[in-house]
Amino acid sequence: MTRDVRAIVIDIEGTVSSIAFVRDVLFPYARDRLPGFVAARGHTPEVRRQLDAARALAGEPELDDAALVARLQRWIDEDRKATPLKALQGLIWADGYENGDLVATLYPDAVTALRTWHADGFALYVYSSGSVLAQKLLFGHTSEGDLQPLFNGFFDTTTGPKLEAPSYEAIVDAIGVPGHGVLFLSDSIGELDAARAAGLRTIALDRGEAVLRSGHTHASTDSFAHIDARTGEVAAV
Ligand SMILES: CSCCC(=O)C(=O)COP(=O)(O)O
Ligand SMILES: [Mg+2]
Repeated sequence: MTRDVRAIVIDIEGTVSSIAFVRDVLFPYARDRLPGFVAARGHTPEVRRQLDAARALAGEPELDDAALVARLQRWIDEDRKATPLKALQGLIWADGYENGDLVATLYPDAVTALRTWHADGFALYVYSSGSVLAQKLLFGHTSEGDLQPLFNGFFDTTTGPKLEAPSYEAIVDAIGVPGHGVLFLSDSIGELDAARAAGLRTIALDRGEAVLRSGHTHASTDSFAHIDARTGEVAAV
């Protein structure tokens, strides 16, 4: 039985894109436009469904739209990974990518490695707290062009929270590759712990933007260039 890696699952924020791009560009873009977006599109079934889901999550089904918008903006400030908020952010970012306000910037080493790994036959997947729509938009509108064709699939928190092992078990099931054949890359030690508990291989990306939780036992690197995709290990540099 081969023990080689066959599929690679990547996180976005802090892994292929900077934390600053998400925190300082994407989040404020959605936060600023949320009131106008809800006023203009809050009556549509898709947006109404997400607003109602946010009310349910808040435990306040009677919140009016203005109070709900304020609550959602607070959740953005708190970096809450709430699924309805993430769905609404994705819908707002769609306008921004389409009208040219937004262009995703990715770490160059990540773009190079993803292209190489795809050409080498690895199956590539994304697992992010951002909605699947937001993920497709981001990879579809990068400064390096449309990178969506590199990926075999996208997973978000509708599969499960990123800090819980069953989410990774569900992803492995969906991919159809045993856990030891799947490599997960993330800047979050909590996510890597959950993935490892589900049997995946793990590498921590330490981009220097944030301090990774100390005392972890995951292999770690500051660049995709140092990752041996076949073995799932960090190459000696
Ligand atoms: C799809 S880009 C926006 C990512 C996002 O909304 C977020 O909260 C970052 O989460 P990640 O799981 O990619 O660290
Ligand atoms: Mg991350």
